[in-house]
Amino acid sequence: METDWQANLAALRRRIDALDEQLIECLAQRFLVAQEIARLKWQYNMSVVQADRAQDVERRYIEAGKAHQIDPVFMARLYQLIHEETCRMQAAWMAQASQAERRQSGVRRDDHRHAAGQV
Ligand SMILES: O=C(O)C(=O)C[C@]1(C(=O)O)C=C[C@@H](O)C=C1
Repeated sequence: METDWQANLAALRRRIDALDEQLIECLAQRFLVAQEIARLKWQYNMSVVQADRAQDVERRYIEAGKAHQIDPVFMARLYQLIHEETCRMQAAWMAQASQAERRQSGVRRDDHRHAAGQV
């Protein structure tokens, strides 16, 4: 039979699981926004890593964490991990966009050659 403390523990674990789900949902949304940023970076030839901006965001994580008594070292590590994955994804998306562009311009070149009767 489940005792009171066991029922309590199970209820708390359900809350943790629900909060983790929200955390993951937030992360997924953040990565989607990062994908939109990647498109702009690609269009306007910006580098993936924007050191000043990353420093500002890290500071914001640390300050926001402090307001909730969360260890600043943990907050810095958390942001570094998220930032690293964001940059990895942005670089992959941008490489893909460049590859697609190269393929397309290749097709366009072929079309010109066809039109000129060179192929
Ligand atoms: O602000 C941007 O340019 C982003 O792409 C977001 C982000 C981040 O994940 O916080 C990612 C890469 C940059 O180095 C800085 C910040």
